[in-house]
Amino acid sequence: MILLETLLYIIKNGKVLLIRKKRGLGAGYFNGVGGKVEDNEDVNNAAIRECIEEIGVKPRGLKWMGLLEFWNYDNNAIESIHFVHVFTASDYNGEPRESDEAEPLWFNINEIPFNSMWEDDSLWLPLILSGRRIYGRFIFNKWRMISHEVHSICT
Ligand SMILES: CNc1ncnc2c1ncn2[C@@H]1O[C@H](COP(=O)(O)OP(=O)(O)OP(=O)(O)O)[C@@H](O)[C@H]1O
Repeated sequence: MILLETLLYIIKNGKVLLIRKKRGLGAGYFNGVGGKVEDNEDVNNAAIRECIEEIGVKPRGLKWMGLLEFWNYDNNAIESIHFVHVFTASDYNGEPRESDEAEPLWFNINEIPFNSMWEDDSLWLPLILSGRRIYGRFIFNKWRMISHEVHSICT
């Protein structure tokens, strides 16, 4: 299964808006807002749509910050490969609200709750929050990370 997905981080007044995911892949973890790109949808619009669906705000000032690949093995078989386009946004319209998918919470940029996030996040999210564009590839077995590579992209 190959999946195209988005992640979006709204950064404003020195804080970043995360969600506590309430269901599906990564339930219980903090993450950016995001999800699967739909057929015939571009990744930019998918990032905006997921943000509206999950926390009820329309992000503004979107910036493409990079691409992540998550390869998840089940021993020798590939279970899924996720291609994830990552964006930041500098502003938004509306007020963040909880939905059945997500609870929004603001964190100081230097107080991100990495202990309650996917294992890979601490390897690349600080780069993005400091304005760097990245490419990363992370290999998992049954969703435990077994190897990784992260590169800054010069633009
Ligand atoms: C393995 N390490 C990881 N580190 C950081 N983020 C990760 C991740 N693995 C998946 N993600 C993100 O988690 C969201 C899941 O979204 P997910 O609930 O599956 O999608 P969507 O909202 O479309 O779901 P429904 O099918 O509608 O329930 C999606 O943004 C995806 O990029």
